[in-house]
Amino acid sequence: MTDTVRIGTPLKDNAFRVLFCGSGELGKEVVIELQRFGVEVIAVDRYANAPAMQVAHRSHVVDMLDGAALRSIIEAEKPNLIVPEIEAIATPELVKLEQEGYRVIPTARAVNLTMNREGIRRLAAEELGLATSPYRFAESKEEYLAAVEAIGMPLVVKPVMSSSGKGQSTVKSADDIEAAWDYAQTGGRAGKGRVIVEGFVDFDYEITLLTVKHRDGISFCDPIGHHQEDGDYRESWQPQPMSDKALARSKEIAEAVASNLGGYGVYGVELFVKGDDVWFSEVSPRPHDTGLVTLVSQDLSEFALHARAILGLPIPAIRQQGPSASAVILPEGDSDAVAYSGLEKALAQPDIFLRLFGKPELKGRRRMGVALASGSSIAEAREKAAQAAAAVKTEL
Ligand SMILES: Nc1ncnc2c1ncn2[C@@H]1O[C@H](COP(=O)(O)OP(=O)(O)OP(=O)(O)O)[C@@H](O)[C@H]1O
Ligand SMILES: NCC(=O)N[C@@H]1O[C@H](COP(=O)([O-])[O-])[C@@H](O)[C@H]1O
Ligand SMILES: [Mg+2]
Repeated sequence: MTDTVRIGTPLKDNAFRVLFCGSGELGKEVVIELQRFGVEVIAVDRYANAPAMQVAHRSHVVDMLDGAALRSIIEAEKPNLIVPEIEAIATPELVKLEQEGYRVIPTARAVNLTMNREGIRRLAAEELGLATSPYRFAESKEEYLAAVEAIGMPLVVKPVMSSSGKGQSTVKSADDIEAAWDYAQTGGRAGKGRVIVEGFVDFDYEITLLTVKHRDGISFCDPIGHHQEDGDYRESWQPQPMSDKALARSKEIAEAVASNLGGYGVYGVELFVKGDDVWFSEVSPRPHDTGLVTLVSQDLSEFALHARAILGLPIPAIRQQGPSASAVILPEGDSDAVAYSGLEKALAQPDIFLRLFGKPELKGRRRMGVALASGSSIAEAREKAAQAAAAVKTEL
């Protein structure tokens, strides 16, 4: 093994600089891990005082879908690494910047393909030949109605650029068809336009398989089970019990996808499982929200793993520490200064942890924090995490 990693001193000429495109709760934890290595961190997002900005050396607010604007910040900052943290960024500009010599994590192609559901779905299903839900893309209402007809109900409609369930709905009967189109046109992260129509997969359970590409190869975390509502995660736990066959197939799929996308870093491979059968759903080329559970369940969390992998540092082992769970704190309302109480009650029992993200605004429903717990069984860990999350009260 050769030693090539050199980290300078933050805020000096020799600093190792990492720029985040997106500064939410997931980025915040990666920033903290990078700060521990003495990396200089610049956080960028569409709004001020985003979670990762609060722990970075400095920050910029910009419309990240505006390629020219994003470029001018990157050219001014000259980071050693650019770390995309959210889907909705001008990824074609990152492709150009990579060609000019910048390093994009994990690769500009991976980020560009996954920011749009069409890119990753066609790669997985049509190039890699992986099992997925049946799907069609639609640009207009007319195409949408034809896609609904072709796929058949029940089905799921999603804007091609969205995440955390934004703009997503399930169509169970003819009554839902109109509303699903309208919500996809207004609820995405990048305005109206193209949607994917997916046949509903009747899975037994779904997992995120965190897959780390690093200098010495590929490592897998234990599978994370999760529960979603309205396309957004509410609870996750690790390890999810699986048959040997389903786990082996899941790893094959994850390896095929991550190897094709390339680069170093954590991939969150989302899979649907029924018996021994596994379907590929989608992948985040970055830490995954359901992987927040790894803050308590592993010696190296997915955020620590991402930091090590992108810096080119070794990951000789990942130790799972037993049954663990996360439950989101997801208030609804309108406030620009949320206050949190009930923390004493939430933390009264042992083996419970909280993260409050410090988001500066609540409009509608927004994930503002997460409760984490470990226990003697998955059921106990889930119960403890759910109780702790429920104990946290938000004052708007
Ligand atoms: N075709 C499908 N069949 C059954 N369930 C589905 C299907 N597509 C999505 N879901 C359900 O909706 C959830 C969210 O879907 P998906 O991951 O595509 O949305 P997302 O907006 O990218 O969410 P995130 O950013 O949190 O990953 C899935 O985890 C699954 O529970
Ligand atoms: N499923 C993807 C995901 O969880 N992404 C995380 O949510 C943030 C956006 O939150 P916001 O919508 O509250 O600004 C993103 O920046 C990222 O940290
Ligand atoms: Mg998903």
